[in-house]
Amino acid sequence: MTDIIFKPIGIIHSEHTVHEDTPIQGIFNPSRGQIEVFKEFEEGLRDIESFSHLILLYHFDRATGKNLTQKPFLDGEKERGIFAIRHFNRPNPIGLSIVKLLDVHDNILEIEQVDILDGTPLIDIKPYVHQFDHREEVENGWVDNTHMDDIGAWNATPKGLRDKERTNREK
Ligand SMILES: C[S@@+](CC[C@H](N)C(=O)[O-])C[C@H]1O[C@@H](n2cnc3c(N)ncnc32)[C@H](O)[C@@H]1O
Repeated sequence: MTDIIFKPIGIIHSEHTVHEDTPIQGIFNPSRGQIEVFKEFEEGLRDIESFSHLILLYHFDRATGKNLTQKPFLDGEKERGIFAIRHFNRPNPIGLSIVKLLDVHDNILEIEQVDILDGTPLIDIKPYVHQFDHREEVENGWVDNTHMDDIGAWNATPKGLRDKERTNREK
């Protein structure tokens, strides 16, 4: 197999500079950011403003390893297969986030629900389309056993989850 080489189409700007304080998923987290699409790709943004959500594919450029198993943030007990979790330390360090699109001006997209580190290279943008991307009946594997609401996972950061675990242990 030949190697695959991608050229970034832009950069994702966010308020997150360290893993510890970055949300583990963006959904329900109000964290805002900006996508700077390089000028040479600006024409490709035509019509994007009519979508409320975007799918971003990006390079986990600050991954710290390429593992085949890893402990997920939400279930620190057990190592799980990397293709059954969303951890950034993967053989191909590609991230996927669904973000809310707030505004578009020229080559800049204002976004919300960002779980991405500042300066992350953007590989692609696709519109989120309910008719294509929503499924009614799904099974969520190990995630269903994590009691996401109890641990506040919707808004969690790795540091927040760790602090919560420590507090629970001390009780
Ligand atoms: C659990 S991953 C989920 C990311 C994405 N929603 C997904 O499912 O692929 C979220 C974590 O990725 C990490 N992350 C974000 N941007 C990154 C980057 N450029 N390089 C490495 N890790 C990054 C942050 O630590 C963040 O808490």
